[in-house]
Amino acid sequence: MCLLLGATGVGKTLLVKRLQKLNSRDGKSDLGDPPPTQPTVGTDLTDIMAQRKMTIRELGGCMGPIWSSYYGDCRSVLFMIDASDPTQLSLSCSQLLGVLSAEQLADASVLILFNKIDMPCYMTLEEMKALIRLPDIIACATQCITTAEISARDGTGLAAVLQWLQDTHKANS
Ligand SMILES: Nc1nc2c(ncn2[C@@H]2O[C@H](COP(=O)(O)OP(=O)(O)OP(=O)(O)O)[C@@H](O)[C@H]2O)c(=O)[nH]1
Ligand SMILES: [Mg+2]
Repeated sequence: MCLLLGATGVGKTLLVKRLQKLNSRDGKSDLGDPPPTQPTVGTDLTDIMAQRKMTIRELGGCMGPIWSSYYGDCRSVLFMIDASDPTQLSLSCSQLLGVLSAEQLADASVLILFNKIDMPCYMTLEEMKALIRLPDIIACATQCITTAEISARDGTGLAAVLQWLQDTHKANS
């Protein structure tokens, strides 16, 4: 089981829909227009069939206070941050630290996704590293952490996310 976490509106639901589309498009390169999404109140389970079945559990941002009750059967975490919204960054950073310090997730593989890089004036990975001291966070964490800049809207970086999911799933099974 892979958990998909991140504050409200960072783009988790759109990411899952795009990954499903990317995985099933039979060689077609165009992902098409982004589908509409609704805020996730509760949790959504999505199966992605790539070589073998992978299940992604999105926990809505509004569920933040009880995310930890879902950590039990989790081997990997996608943690999403909205790179276009500086006002949400401190919340995202404290949520990320909470996730990384959770005992049940100590051995999980973690992919931190900086989403919405199609937006003008998004914060680059370099800026993000300085703003939230990402190298220190990674150095102090027990988990194997990878980072990626993506746009769930236009599809940038999503093939690498799918590859990470497949590799992590293979390593954990
Ligand atoms: N420009 C842009 N908009 C995006 C991107 N990803 C998501 N959005 C938009 O952001 C809004 C929120 O997206 P959701 O996927 O519903 O966000 P969420 O993280 O699932 O939110 P909760 O379920 O409330 O926790 C929607 O209008 C999406 O179309 C992106 O990469 N670029
Ligand atoms: Mg959602």
